[in-house]
Amino acid sequence: MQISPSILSADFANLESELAAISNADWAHVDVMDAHFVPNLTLGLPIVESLLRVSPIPIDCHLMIEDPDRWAPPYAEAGAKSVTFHIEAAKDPVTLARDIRGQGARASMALKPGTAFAPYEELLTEVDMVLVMTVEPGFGGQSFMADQMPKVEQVRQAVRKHGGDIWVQVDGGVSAGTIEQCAEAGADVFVAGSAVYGAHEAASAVDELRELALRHSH
Ligand SMILES: O=C(CO)[C@@H](O)[C@H](O)COP(=O)(O)O
Ligand SMILES: [Co+2]
Repeated sequence: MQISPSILSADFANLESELAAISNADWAHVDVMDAHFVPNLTLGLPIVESLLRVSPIPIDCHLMIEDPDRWAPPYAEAGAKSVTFHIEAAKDPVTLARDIRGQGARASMALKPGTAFAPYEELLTEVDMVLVMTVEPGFGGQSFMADQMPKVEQVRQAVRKHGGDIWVQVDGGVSAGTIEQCAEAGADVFVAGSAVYGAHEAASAVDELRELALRHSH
């Protein structure tokens, strides 16, 4: 059970201290948006390189960008330990996942709420994590989509059948009120932005989320 706070809800003027505030988390989730794949723009490789220099924990890059085949491997090369691309945007996901792994990072594929998992199940041989989005990608602070839980169950079942160390991540609207159903459905990596950075104490929110997830894990 791993917690990955999204810095999208952090204070962008103070990212070093915002990362220090979640040093008890497993990962720092960095949302890269290009204003094309999603209708929002955040940050890119130069800022991720700076974050990598100061982050006390490994960085989990969630790339909501067009042409990840071209732009994703440099994030792994820079030192991000997990790099997630959207399957809807990837032209050649097998080569892309191999490029990411070749740089020493975990490769991960993300599915938007309207994207079914079944057509991509065969890619489990190539990836280390599947991210099931529980909001439409683009913004923090949106409402959790409980209707994605059957997809989480389906991915967990496929991962169990496949074997190996493949993680199932959920991202969007994850909070103390929604994390239990994610854990019960089979998720084991939980991204939370507003629930962590909107809390009185970010580190306590991380501990609370991990505790709730553990209590409802299989
Ligand atoms: O990828 C995204 C949004 O597209 C996320 O990582 C959000 O940043 C999560 O924020 P909350 O829904 O937890 O506030
Ligand atoms: Co994200």
